[in-house]
Amino acid sequence: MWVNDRNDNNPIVVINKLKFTYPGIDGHPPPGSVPLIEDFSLTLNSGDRCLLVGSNGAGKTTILKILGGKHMVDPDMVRVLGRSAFHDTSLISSGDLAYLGGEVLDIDLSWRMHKVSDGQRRRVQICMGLLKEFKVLLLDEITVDLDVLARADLLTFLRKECEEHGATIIYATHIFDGLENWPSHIVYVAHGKLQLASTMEEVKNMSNLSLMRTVEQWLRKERDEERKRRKERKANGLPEFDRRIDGSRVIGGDPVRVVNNGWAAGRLNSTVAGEKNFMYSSNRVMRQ
Ligand SMILES: Nc1ncnc2c1ncn2[C@@H]1O[C@H](COP(=O)(O)OP(=O)(O)OP(=O)(O)O)[C@@H](O)[C@H]1O
Repeated sequence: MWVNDRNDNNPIVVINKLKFTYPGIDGHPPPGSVPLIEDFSLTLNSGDRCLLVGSNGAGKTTILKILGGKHMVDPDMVRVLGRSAFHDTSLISSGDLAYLGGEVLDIDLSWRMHKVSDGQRRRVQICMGLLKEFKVLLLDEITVDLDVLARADLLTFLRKECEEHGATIIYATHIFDGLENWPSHIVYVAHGKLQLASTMEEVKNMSNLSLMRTVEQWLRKERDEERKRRKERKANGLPEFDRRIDGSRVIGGDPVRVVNNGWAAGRLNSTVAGEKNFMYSSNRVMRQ
C-alpha cells in the first residue's frame, strides 16, 4: 500500500504503528480499556493533500490532535518534519505545524464578534489560523459555515500552498462539496484503524463513483458489518456492544465538571462552555 511502500528521503509526516488510549483521571489509560487508535501507520510527503475520512467517532480528530502535539504519544510513533510534535513545542510556535479545528480558535466576544454571522466568524478564525506560513496544516472540518464561494477560494488557496510551497495538508471532513479533484491522497479510518490509504488516482481507478459516493459505499459496508457483528454477538448470548470503560470523566454532582478530557497535563487549552453547568472542555465531543 502507498503509505508503507513510499521511500522518500524526507517524509514530512510519519506515523509508525500509532497506539493511543485517552487517559483516565489519573493520567493513565483506564485498566481494561481497548486502545482507540491501534497499529496506524502513514507516511506523507511534501505537497501531499490528504483527505482523512471515516464515520463519526472513527478517530479522525484524535489522530489530528496527536499529530498536532495535543496528546502525548511515544516520540517514535509520530514524527512531523522529523520532530515529535508533543515534545518539540517549537513546531507549533514557529508556525511550521498548524492545527485548525472547529473550536480551537475561540473568539473573544469583546471583539464585537457577536455581531457577525457564524460564517463570518469562521472566516476570521480561518484567517487567523493561516496567518503564519505553515509547512504542515492539520484541518479538522473547518468549512462548515462557509458559503460556496468562500469554501472554493479556501480550497484553491490550500491547493496552491501545497503545489507552490510544498506544504502538506491533512484534512478531516464529512463535506465532499468541491473536493472531487482536491486531494492527492485519501485515508480512510474506521474504529481507529487504517482501512485504506491510496492516491486519489488509485481511488478513481477503484471506483467509477464520485468521491462522495465512494466514501458512502465504504461507510455503508462498515455499518453493515458492524450490525452483523452485533447480531452475532447477541445470538451467542454476548452483550451487543463492547463494555465501555469510562476513564476520563467525573460524573455526578451538580454542576458536572469534567476536569480531564484527555488533553495532556499542562497543555490544556480550556474553554468555558455555558455558565451554569459549566464543563472545562477543549473538545466539542465533551460538550453535551
Ligand atoms: N477527550 C476524550 N476523552 C475520551 N474519549 C474521547 C475524547 N475525545 C474523543 N473521545 C472518543 O474517541 C472516539 C473518537 O473520537 P474522534 O473525535 O477522534 O472521532 P472523529 O472520527 O473525529 O468523529 P467525528 O467525525 O464525529 O468528528 C469517540 O468514541 C469519542 O467519544
